[in-house]
Amino acid sequence: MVTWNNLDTLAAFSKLIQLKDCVNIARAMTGENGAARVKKYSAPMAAGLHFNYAAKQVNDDVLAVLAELAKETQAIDKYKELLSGAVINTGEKRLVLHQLARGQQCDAVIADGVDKREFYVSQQKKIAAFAKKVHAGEITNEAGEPYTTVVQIGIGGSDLGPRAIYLALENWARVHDTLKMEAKFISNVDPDDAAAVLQSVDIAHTLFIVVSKSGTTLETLTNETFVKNAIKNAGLEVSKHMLAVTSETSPLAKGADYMAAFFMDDYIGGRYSSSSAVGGAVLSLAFGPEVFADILDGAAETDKLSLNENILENAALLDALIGVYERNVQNYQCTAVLPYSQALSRFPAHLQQLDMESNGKSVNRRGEPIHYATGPVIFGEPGTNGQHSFYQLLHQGTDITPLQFIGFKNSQIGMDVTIQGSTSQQKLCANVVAQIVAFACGKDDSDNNKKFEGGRPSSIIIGDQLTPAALGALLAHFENKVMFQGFIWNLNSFDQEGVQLGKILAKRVLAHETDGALKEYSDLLDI
Ligand SMILES: O=P(O)(O)OC[C@H]1O[C@H](O)[C@H](O)[C@@H](O)[C@@H]1O
Repeated sequence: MVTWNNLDTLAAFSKLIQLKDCVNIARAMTGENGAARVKKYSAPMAAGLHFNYAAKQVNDDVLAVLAELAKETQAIDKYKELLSGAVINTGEKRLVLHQLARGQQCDAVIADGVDKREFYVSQQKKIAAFAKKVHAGEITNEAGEPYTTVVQIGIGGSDLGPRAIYLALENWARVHDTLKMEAKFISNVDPDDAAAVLQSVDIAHTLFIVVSKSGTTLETLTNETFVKNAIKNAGLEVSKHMLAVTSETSPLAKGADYMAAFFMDDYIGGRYSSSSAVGGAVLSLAFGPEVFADILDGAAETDKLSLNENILENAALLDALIGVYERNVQNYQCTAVLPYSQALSRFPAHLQQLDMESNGKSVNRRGEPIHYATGPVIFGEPGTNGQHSFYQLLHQGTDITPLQFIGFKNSQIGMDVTIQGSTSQQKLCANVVAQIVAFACGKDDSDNNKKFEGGRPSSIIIGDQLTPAALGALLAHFENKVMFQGFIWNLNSFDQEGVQLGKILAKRVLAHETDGALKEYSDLLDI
């Protein structure tokens, strides 16, 4: 049996507080010490990736107490409970089964009389068969012509993860001759979003997937109607151009106009749903089902590694624990995600939802207020672009922001140019190396304006190349990190009540049931 306790009641946490500022990163990372740390402080991840935390503000003492914290919070036991079908999502009284969509790590989970692994796999198989028929020209449009484009209509978890993954692998797929269909995404209720995408595709050769777990999200339903109108106005049949991904109990599941429908369920939260039909449909159509299966394999390997009790061999848990040390002992408020990979351009946006919607909470699992900091603010941009934008504040601003770098030895496309003795890929990698050391060690200068304090912690995830399996491993690493942090903070990381109030007020505004500030702002915007 696991027990759930607030962080500030734990013996290991009291010990950890004593270790505040015990590591001077600049000193630790300078000279031979630094070289030794880079070699030593590295944990293996799935798909050949590595989590290097040499430039984090930790030493063996901190790591030892973090191991105690993992034990005291029963982080691995809680993960095992989650995997075996416990009601971990206490707020909504739901199981949490996204890992099950990519592999069986524990005994079978039977819920509502159904073997859930069986259910998720059967949906993946249905999607694979459908995608293959589309690719083979066996499923065609009204004129018997093949589809060339797929457009996902969804928002939040029904958009961000699948979009980030598509963009991450689009070039890889092109090079490996497995880009079967171009994918586009409509998410915003801003009419310009749907209009711009519709103007950029040939509707006659496009499949639109309406993706909404609940089937009630206003933005998505609005965009569905927007697209249906466009299909009809083009003289085409909706049932030849639209499919749905939803849960079997949602209003969308009853839709008569879809050429096919694929299902997930309430046990897979939106921001964790890329591994389900939510990601599976668009990604299998775009890249082929084999590529989607490779993504799931990388994620499943991460899920397995995340079971390791030894925190030094469990990168997701270690990353989570270091994050707690930074947030609750060092009092850092943000984390920047900085992939040195253009392909990961939308990955920080996905992590924003994953992390901030999961752990942006002020009450514990029992609904009681807690008195310690929880999830950090997440933001990020690919390097080197970020260097020419917000790195100034990261280097010399008054706040310290922990940094999560991601870098790959090889590019995806392989085209390159040598200028001044180095390739672009070498320049990219040189920049991430330089940044880690610049942030950690800083630089003294008699001119304060040019002085770098250093002491700015970072870690880097390193891989050979951003492949489907590596991406799956990355995706699951962060999902599991967020899950472990939720366990340590004693949060329910799987509901999101904080998004409701705005939706309710927006409805009131649209119904003109407003007064006070709501009315004044409504008038300002001519609603
Ligand atoms: O997939 P849907 O049910 O349409 O939900 C889409 C999104 O909207 C909600 O408001 C939540 O904030 C998200 O967690 C969710 O991913």
